Parts: sequence; structure tokens; C-alpha cells
Amino acid sequence: DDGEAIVSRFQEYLRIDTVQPKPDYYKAVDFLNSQAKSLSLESQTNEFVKGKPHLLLKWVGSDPTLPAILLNSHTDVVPFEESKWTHHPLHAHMDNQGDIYARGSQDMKCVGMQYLEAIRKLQASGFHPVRSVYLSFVPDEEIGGHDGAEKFVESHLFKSLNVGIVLDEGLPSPSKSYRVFYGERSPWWLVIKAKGPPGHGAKLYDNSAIENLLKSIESIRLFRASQFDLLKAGGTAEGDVVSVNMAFLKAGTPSPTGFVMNLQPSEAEAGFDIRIPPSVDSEALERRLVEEWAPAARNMSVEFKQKHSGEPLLTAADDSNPWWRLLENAVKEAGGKTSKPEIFPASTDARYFRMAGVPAFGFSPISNTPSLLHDHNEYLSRAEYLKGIDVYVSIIKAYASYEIKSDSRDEL
Ligand code: MET
Ligand SMILES: [Zn+2]
Ligand SMILES: [Zn+2]
Repeated sequence: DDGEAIVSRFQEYLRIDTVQPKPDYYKAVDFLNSQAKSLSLESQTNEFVKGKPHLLLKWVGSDPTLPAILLNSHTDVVPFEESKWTHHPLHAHMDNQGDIYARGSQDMKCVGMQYLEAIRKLQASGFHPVRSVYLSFVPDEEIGGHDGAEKFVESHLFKSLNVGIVLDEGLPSPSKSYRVFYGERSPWWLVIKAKGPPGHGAKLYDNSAIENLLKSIESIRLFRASQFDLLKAGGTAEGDVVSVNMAFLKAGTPSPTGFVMNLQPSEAEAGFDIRIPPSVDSEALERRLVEEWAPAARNMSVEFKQKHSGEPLLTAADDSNPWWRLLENAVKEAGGKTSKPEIFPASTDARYFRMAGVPAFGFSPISNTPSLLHDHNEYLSRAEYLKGIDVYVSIIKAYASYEIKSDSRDEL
């Protein structure tokens, strides 16, 4: 198979509109199933939630008693501001440098297709897996994974698969070594609301909704700056500080011509995206949230839109875990290099697999590329995409032929 056909299959997947909040999941699953068919993989689609299909493919290994490998990817992508892109984010245009522009080119349609292409190459080379290799295509990762990976992991089906190791998404690396993630920060999406007496726009008085919300915003900004300073000073990794970013601000009394200017509104709210490292005491942070950032005494309240709780779990990324050693070596054998394992700064479905006691690594075989997840002009070069397939060839080969029975799952 030549590079041109491989790249056009990638472009075809990128062109399927799986943009939240209305992803065309059926079209994606149909396309992926046609790929699976050409590879003679077993296939099943389950709707753990109606309208949100989960696709599970299987490359059957010769020893069903050994725990299987699970290669996970999500089929949905985040929205975009079309007018701010140089090429339409759903056209998957390749420019004359070989850069393919599309939403999902890094996050993470690349990975899902690279798994399939690696299997195609392995089959052509005559390789037969000892362990079974599953490919899982989950919906809804970008909105929390509750109707996707979370339901899949809770299912009888998942338990029956006897998965020993999961690979899921990572991040592009600007340098030539690949980044690998063994844990991640926990996501909190919350809305802080303030209420207060309305009043004439010319009147100075205490406890208006906007004044009270601004006090909180000031306090949150100081905390944000203190965390950011740790990062700027060096020596602390992105995954080891708390990030806080405002997602929206909402207040005002609408009028047909905009907003009423001489009326102080009785309600105001602000939305925040907060990510908490495994090393940080999230209960202490929650107390701070309730006492300082949304105190009832200032007529404020907080509503969580997303809150991952429970012990943040880490997958051993050292010689105690054979899957780590195999990964490191396999990347090396493909001519690459992994950098020091990190905490993923955002969130992925890997947390659900770790919660089920299965080790999971976050890894996207993308080097020499700026990280443009959720950004304008997300792109991936053709060369990097093709190189990544060879990295997966090496990893899948090593993982699927690893025959030692007692794996790190027993220790986790
Ligand atoms: C809140 S679930 C995570 C969604 C997405 N992967 C993010 O990190 O923003
Ligand atoms: Zn992703
Ligand atoms: Zn994402």
C-alpha cells in the first residue's frame, strides 16, 4: 500500500462531521467498519446510550488466556471557529508542504486511523498476534466520556475482554522525542453564580450580583497567577500545577438593542475550567471554592457541570511495569525516543480504564509538531502521520507478542 492511499483514508475520516454537540457517529462507525472489513477484524457496535454507538474491533490472538491489548480512540471532535482557519476544518486540505489541516488531525482521528493502518501493515508482513488486539472507538470524550468510555468500562462486555493494557491519546511533542503520559489531571467544569438586588445604574450600593462575582474573579485570578508563577519559574511540570481558566462570563439584562445600560442586573455568572493534578488535595481546593470563591454569605453558589472525583490513579511508568519497558523499547526500535513520562495536563478517557484497574498510557506518535488541540489551524504533516504508523507497528508487534502471563495488572 502506498502513502497516497493511506493519507486519503485519513482525510476521509477527518471529513466526517463528528463535531460536538451533534456528531454524526453513525457515519464515522460505518467508515471505520468498512476499514475493519478490509482487515478481516471482528466487529461489534453497541449503543450503551441510544444514538451514541461504540465500535469494538478485534484482531484475534492465538492465546486467548493472555490478557488483551486495547487501543482506544474517541470519534468526536471539539467545535471550531471556521472563519479563523486558513483552510476549512472539515476539508482536511493538504497544503504543498504536506500539512493536513483538520479538526481532529491531532485530537485524535490520527491515532484511531494509525492503529488501523498499523494493523494493515502487520498483516501484510505476515505477523500474527499472540494476544488479542482490540480497537475501541468511543463517542463523547470531548464532553466528559460519560456516555462513551465510562459506560463501556462499566459494561459486562468490557470485563469479558480481559484487557491487560490500554493505549489512549497523548499530546504532540514540539521536539523530536515523543511524550508519554501515565496519569492525568482531574477536570472540574463549574459555574459560579451570584445574585443580588437590582438597582438604578447610577446608584452605588453593596452586594450587587456583578460586584460580588467580580470579587470572586479577582480572588480566582490571584490563585491562577500563583499556579502559573510556579510553572514560569521552571522546575514544575504543567501536569503538577492547578490550571484555572474562565470559559464564559454572563450577566446583564437583555433588551432588543443589546443590554439595558442603566439597570444593575440581579444575576451574574462565570464558568471555569479547572484541572487538578493527582498531587493536589482536591478536597482542600473544594473548600476554598465554597468558602472564598462562591461564599453563600455573598449570595453566591456553585454548580458543577463536570467533576471527576475519586483517587487519581497512576500507571507505573518504570521497570516494574513490563508494558512500560515494552513501549519504550518499541518506540526506540522504530527509530524514535520517548521523553520522561508525564501527567497529562488535560483529561482523557484513560482515567476510566485506570479506575477499572487496568494500566493505561497516553501516547500520540506525533513529534516535531506544535500542540494545536482545540486550537485554530490544527494540522498534522503527512510525514509525521506516516511515521506514527510505523511507531504503532512496532508497539503493537511488541505488545501482541508479549507472552509473559503475570502482567502489571496484578500489581496495580
Ligand atoms: C472533561 S472531560 C475532558 C474533555 C477533553 N478531553 C478535555 O480535556 O478538555
Ligand atoms: Zn482527545
Ligand atoms: Zn480534545
